[in-house]
Amino acid sequence: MDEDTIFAPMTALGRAAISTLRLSGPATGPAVLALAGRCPQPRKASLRRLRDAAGDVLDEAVVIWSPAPHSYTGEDVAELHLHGGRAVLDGVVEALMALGLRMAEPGEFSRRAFLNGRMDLVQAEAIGDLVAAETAGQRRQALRQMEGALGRVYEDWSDRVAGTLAHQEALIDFPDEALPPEVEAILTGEITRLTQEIGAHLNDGQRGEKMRDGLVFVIQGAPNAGKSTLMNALAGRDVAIVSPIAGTTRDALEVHLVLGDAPVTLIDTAGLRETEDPVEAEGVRRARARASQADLVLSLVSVEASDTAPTVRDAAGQVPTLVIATKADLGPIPPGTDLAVSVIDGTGMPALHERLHAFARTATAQSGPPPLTRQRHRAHLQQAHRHLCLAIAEPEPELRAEEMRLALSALGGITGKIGVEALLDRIFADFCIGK
Ligand SMILES: Nc1nc2c(c(=O)[nH]1)N(C=O)[C@@H](CNc1ccc(C(=O)N[C@@H](CCC(=O)O)C(=O)O)cc1)CN2
Ligand SMILES: Nc1nc2c(ncn2[C@@H]2O[C@H](COP(=O)(O)OP(=O)(O)OP(=O)(O)O)[C@@H](O)[C@H]2O)c(=O)[nH]1
Ligand SMILES: [Mg+2]
Repeated sequence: MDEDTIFAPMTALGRAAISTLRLSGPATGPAVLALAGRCPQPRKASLRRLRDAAGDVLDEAVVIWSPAPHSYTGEDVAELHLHGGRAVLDGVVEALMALGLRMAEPGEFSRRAFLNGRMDLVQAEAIGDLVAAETAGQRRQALRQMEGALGRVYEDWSDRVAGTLAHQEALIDFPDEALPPEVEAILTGEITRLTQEIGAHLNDGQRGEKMRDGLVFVIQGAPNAGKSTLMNALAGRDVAIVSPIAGTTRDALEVHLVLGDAPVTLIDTAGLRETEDPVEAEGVRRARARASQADLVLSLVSVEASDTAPTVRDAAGQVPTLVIATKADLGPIPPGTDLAVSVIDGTGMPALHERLHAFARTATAQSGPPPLTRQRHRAHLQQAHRHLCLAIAEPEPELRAEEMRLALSALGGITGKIGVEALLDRIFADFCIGK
C-alpha cells in the first residue's frame, strides 16, 4: 500500500484563487513528466503547461518537484499549483488515475511522513491541531508541540525508564556480581522520581486539553432570569429568542467565543423549574446535564426573584459557579451574589467580561513545561504511571522488570517508537484529505 503513489488536493475544494494538488510516492516523477512534458529542477518552482493524454492543455501550473528524502513525506513529492476550477481538477484527476496513481486517504501524506521517520506521532498530531487551531493560544500550543517540545518530554521519560530497566535486568542476570548494595535504592529512587514527574504532568488541571478542546461555560437559572439576554450580549449578536414569557428557551443554544487566547463554547439553557410540559421538562433535563459537564456555570438570579443566591450555588454542585444577579437596573442586589449586571444599562458588564477572561486564562495557562494536550497521551501516561507504581511496590526482581517493560511500552506508544501499528488508523483518520 505504501508502494502506491497517491495524490490529493491540498487546499479545500471550491472557488479559490489557486487550487493545489500534491503527489507522493515512487511514480511521482513519471506522472509529472507525463503531465508537464519534463520534470522541473528539484525544489524550484517552475511554470508549466499541464496536458492530458490526448495532448489537450488542462491548465498552466506552478510545479514543485521534491525528490526523496527532502520532502514533507520523505518520498518523491510533487506539488501542482493550478488556476483550478472544477473542470481543471477533474481533468488532472482523470489523467493521474490513468497513470496508475490513486486518491490519498485522509492523513495519508502525514502518515507516510511518520512512517518515513520525518516526524513522531506527537508532532503529527500537532500538525492536525495546527490545521484546526482557531485561536492564538491553540496555535501556540500546537506549534510548540509540532516543534517537538512535548515529544521530548515523553522521549526523556522513556529513555530514563529504559535506563533503569537495563540496570534492573543487570541485577537479575548477575545476582552474585559485586554490584554495590545501594544500586537497588538508586533504582527505586529514580522510578519514584519518574512517577512523581509523570503524576505532576497528569495532574495539570487539564490546561492543555482545555486549550485544545475549548472551555464550556453554561448559563443556568430560573425562567425569565435573563439568560438568553445575557447570552446575546456576550455573543455580541442576536442568537437566542428573548421574551417576557417564562419558558421561552427549550433547546440548549451554543455560541463560540474567544476569550483572550482560549476558545469557549457558551451555552444558553432552558430555565429551571418543575413543569408539566414534557418538551420544557426535556429542556430542563438537558440544561442540568450541560451544567454538570461545564467548566464554569453562570448561575443567574434576577433581582426581582425570590430565590436566593446560596440555593442557586448549591444546585450547581461540584462545578465552579459564578452567581450573577441580573436586571440590576430593577432593584437592590440580593446578598451572596458574585456580581450584578444589567444588560439594559450596562452595569457590571465590563466586570463580568473580566471575570470570564480571568477564568479562561487560568484554566488554560501555558506557562512552564508543555502541558498534556490530548486524551490519547493521558491514557498512555496513566498506564505508565500505574506500572511504575507497581514496580516500586514489587519485591521480586523479575516481576519488577516486567512492570517496567510495560511502563516503557506505554510511554513508547505516545511518540510511536514502540507498538504503534494499531494506533495509526485512529490518529490519521481524523486528518483532512491532502494532509
Ligand atoms: N507548498 C507547501 N506548503 C506547505 C507544506 C507543503 O508540503 N507544501 N507543508 C506540509 O503540508 C507545510 C510545511 N512542511 C514541510 C516540511 C518539510 C518539507 C521539505 O521538503 N523538507 C525538506 C527540504 C527542506 C528545505 O527546502 O530546506 C527536508 O527537510 O529535507 C516541506 C514542507 C506547510 N506548508
Ligand atoms: N430590565 C431588564 N430586563 C431584562 C434584563 N435582562 C433581561 N430582561 C428581560 O427579562 C425577560 C426575560 O429575558 P430572557 O433573556 O428571555 O430570559 P431567560 O432567562 O432566557 O428566560 P427563559 O428562556 O424563559 O428561561 C425579557 O423580557 C428581557 O427583556 C435586564 O438586564 N434588565
Ligand atoms: Mg431563554
